[in-house]
Amino acid sequence: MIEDELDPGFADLFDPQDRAPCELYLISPLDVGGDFADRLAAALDAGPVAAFQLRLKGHDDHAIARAAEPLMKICAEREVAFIVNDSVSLAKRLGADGVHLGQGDGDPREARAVLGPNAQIGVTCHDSRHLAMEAGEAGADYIAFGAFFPTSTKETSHRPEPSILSWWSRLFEMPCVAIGGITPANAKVLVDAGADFVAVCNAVWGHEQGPAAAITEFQGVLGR
Ligand SMILES: Cc1ncc(COP(=O)(O)OP(=O)(O)O)c(N)n1
Ligand SMILES: Cc1nc(C(=O)O)sc1CCOP(=O)(O)O
Ligand SMILES: [Mg+2]
Repeated sequence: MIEDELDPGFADLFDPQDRAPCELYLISPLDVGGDFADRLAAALDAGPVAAFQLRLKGHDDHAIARAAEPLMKICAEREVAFIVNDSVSLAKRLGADGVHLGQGDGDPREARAVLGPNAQIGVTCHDSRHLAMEAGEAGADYIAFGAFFPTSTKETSHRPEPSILSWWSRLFEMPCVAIGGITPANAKVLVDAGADFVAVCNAVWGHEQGPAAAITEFQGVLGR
């Protein structure tokens, strides 16, 4: 398999330690009702966050669009990229900054044709170097590997090693995102391996002292 043929030793073009500091990429909970808008604002005001992904499941586009409106405003006011999960057409309708595509969510080339050159298009690549290179060739702006740790947010069936981040970041400039069960206590190994972003849901929204406290804790471990 091509993944095995391209193992360490093939090339060592970039040092992961020379990359820009790792940044936070927040994933929404499945329920963004109630006081979620205030919680999002508190999280974004607690420290730098690069992106927020609206990840709602089982709702029609109209309902998601209604939920998105105040959250997009909060992100725009703070210059945080607003990424829509799964749906290119919804990202287009909302004027979002980008879309995140799983392996079954559509082709990045088609997403680019619809969303234009400035859209941020991310692609899930599980634990696969092959999928990551395919996504790069298809014009993705970032690729995501995961799930690095057990997570209760989603059923997962892939468990990459942190070394996949080192492999990617030595060979390619395109950013890589690490996702899955990431907390302030376990993130450092992914940062040191070369993750450009850590994508986090439960460790932020489920933090017992609230999302702002979680953001502050993450800031302490994101430096290289
Ligand atoms: C940043 C990021 N990485 C991976 C995923 C997972 O996407 P997908 O495989 O399409 O699964 P769902 O999130 O749609 O359940 C993601 N959303 N974001
Ligand atoms: C949405 C998602 N995708 C994953 C993948 O492996 O592709 S893991 C995951 C859940 C991320 O949430 P938490 O930070 O709570 O584990
Ligand atoms: Mg998806």
